[in-house]
Amino acid sequence: MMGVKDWVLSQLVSKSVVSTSQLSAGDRFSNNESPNEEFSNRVSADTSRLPISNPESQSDYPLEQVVGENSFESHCRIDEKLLDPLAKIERLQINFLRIVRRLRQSPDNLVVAKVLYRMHLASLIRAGESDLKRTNLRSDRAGKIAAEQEASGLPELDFSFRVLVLGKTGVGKSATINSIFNQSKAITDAFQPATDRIEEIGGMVNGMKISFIDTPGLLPSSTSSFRRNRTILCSVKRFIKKSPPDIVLYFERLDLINVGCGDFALMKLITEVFGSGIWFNTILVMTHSFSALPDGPNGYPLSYESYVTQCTDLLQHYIHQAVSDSKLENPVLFVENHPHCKTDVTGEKILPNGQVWKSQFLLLCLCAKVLGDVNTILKLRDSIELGPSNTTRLPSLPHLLSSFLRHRTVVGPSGEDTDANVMLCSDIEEDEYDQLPPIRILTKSEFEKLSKLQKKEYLDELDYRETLYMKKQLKEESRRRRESKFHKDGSLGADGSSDNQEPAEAVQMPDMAVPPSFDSDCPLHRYRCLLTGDQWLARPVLDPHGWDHDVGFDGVNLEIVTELKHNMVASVTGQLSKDKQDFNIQSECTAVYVDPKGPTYSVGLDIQSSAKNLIYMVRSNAKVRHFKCNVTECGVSVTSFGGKNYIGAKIEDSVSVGKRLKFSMSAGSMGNFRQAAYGGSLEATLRGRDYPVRNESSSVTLTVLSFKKDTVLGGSFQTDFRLSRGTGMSVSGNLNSRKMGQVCVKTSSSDHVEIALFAVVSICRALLRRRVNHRETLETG
Ligand SMILES: Nc1nc2c(ncn2[C@@H]2O[C@H](COP(=O)(O)OP(=O)(O)OP(=O)(O)O)[C@@H](O)[C@H]2O)c(=O)[nH]1
Ligand SMILES: [Mg+2]
Repeated sequence: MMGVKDWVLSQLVSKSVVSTSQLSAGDRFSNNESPNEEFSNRVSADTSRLPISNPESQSDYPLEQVVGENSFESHCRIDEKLLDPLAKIERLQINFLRIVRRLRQSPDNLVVAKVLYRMHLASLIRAGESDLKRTNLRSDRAGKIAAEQEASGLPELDFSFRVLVLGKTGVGKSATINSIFNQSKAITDAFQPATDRIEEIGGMVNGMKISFIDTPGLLPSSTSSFRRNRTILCSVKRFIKKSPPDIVLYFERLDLINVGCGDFALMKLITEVFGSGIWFNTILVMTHSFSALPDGPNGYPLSYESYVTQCTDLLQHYIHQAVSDSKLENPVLFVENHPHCKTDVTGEKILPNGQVWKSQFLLLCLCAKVLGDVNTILKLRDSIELGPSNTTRLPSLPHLLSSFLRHRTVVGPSGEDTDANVMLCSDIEEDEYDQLPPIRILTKSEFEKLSKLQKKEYLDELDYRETLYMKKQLKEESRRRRESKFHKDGSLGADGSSDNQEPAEAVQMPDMAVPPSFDSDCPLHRYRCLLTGDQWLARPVLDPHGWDHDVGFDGVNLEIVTELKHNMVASVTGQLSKDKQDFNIQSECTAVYVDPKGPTYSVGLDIQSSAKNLIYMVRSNAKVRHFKCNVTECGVSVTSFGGKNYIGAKIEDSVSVGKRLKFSMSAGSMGNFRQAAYGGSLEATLRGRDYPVRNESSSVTLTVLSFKKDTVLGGSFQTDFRLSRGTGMSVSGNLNSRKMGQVCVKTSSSDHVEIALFAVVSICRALLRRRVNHRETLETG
């Protein structure tokens, strides 16, 4: 749930501009009786949901606004109908800025600036190449023209919108309408339902023609009230059929919000009658904002902000349940209608946080209406729908090929990474660690007494020794594995039975972070894991954003490595998660056979879920080591998804120069009888001196992918290194022939906290610069 600022901000963060979707899209949802017939001939506007970069994006569901027949176009005079869309947008922009001035909001106001920005983006999307320059000029000029027109009062402002109000009886719907018009236009009653029929109440506020459709209040949900509520809603539906509203307001009392959970049943009924789409256009309005705040768990009254957040979250939660979608975010407005409500120096009613609520109310309605009109004018549409996603986004063939071409590390029979193992074994130097002179570990107080330079030298020495010690450990581990294998071979050969080894000691895995709302009655140790020597590892997966927020564990992660037969090992790794909506699986099963004569063969099955589909890949690989420095691999695969099968083949070769430099190349193709994608890569990798103990390496890769006569060349680099003890850095970047690319710099430090300050300073500078730029843009306008 969001405040006005957050709402518009989130619209921008979600990379969307303004988008349109028919509210009749609601008939995709559980509504049999032609759910949105009222809305069927209107175009609705979502203030955010037009994805710029990814038209298929389904991740954002902000406010959607209904634009009715009385919307922009019907207000336009005949000559306006002749204007081209960009001219209409300019006119709308000018009107918007004129009203903003009347509401005494500066164009610098965040909400206003964002709406202008979104209008500009939307125009850019629709503008043809030749119109691009014009679009920029127009958005700059609008502010100036608005100021001139306001000064002269000409032409007369022509702006209107219609608002539908819904909510339980006595929540203050009619009182709010009266407050907005500053007159007693609707009947209110403190003791009994006051509005007994649907009534349209119109008036002028700040030069805008506003018309409210006041409706009889719904009764608190119960079996006896269900029928009456349904009748009211159906009659509202009939009323707005011919002339749908621009905005819907759902009212609730801030002071009574936590009493019972009847709201959910009401929201469900509203969804049933109007369709889920109605919530796209709904602003939540909380009346009685000056009521006494309830006590918090510590016995003191809650702060206004935290109480408001709690209430709005609850309401938003009910809406999510009603529409079966947790991504929708409705804007929220706070209202206080009491005649003795506190006022500011200008006599405007204010909220406990000092905000003038009426101007916020009008501003948000204005923004929603304007963005809706932009959608109508530019005919922006989107394909976003509420509820669980039904669309299947299947991976493309080039995408499948590039993941097939990626090198897979082969896990050998003793569970180790063969590449790293080879590197360790080739390290024939004597163990340097054993030759080191003994060192005395200092106590904390002794360490404190050292000078700065001595401290540094001492820590560097420890670090050096730690590296050597880890190297030695890894080598010993690898030697032990080889010996036990050799031993096993020998003993099997002699008496057919392997030696009885002491079972490895169980090691406790580090504790997992548990959600803050974790039930204190459930002991934490339930989720503790022991790592035993039996090569099984199963861990629950914590997903704090999962369906079950209280427990947060929706999945399980499994890793198994087991020796099936002599020289044959099988491994399964995977993660499974299941909640009420989704089932996800990512798994890799591989069986590896190491031929004593040299080659290694592997077969495997990968299963991966993609939306509601599963992608299967059966693969097989053969690997031969020629001499010590050259490894050749070839692989085939069959991938099956969406009822189609693709066959893939690849060849890989890698040559090591010395211990640290490695060149690899791969080439392959994937496709079926009708189409195929081809690709390949060349890679050079330089490993750090202490690999694999310290994961330092640099690599440069060139790739080429060709599909349907379209070839994309790409280059990338990745380097991971240690700047100093305790400070690591990773820099990566890529660029392709379509001029798309990215650079990523990551650093982590346990020593230099000041690095975080750099980040804070750079972010602040970037924000300030944007603000200055924006102000300049508006000033020139
Ligand atoms: N203190 C306070 N009282 C309010 C507020 N809003 C409404 N009221 C009072 O609540 C009572 C009911 O308000 P109405 O506007 O009639 O409520 P309604 O939602 O229109 O009710 P129906 O017409 O029955 O659907 C009136 O006495 C209002 O004065 C508010 O924000 N603060
Ligand atoms: Mg009323």
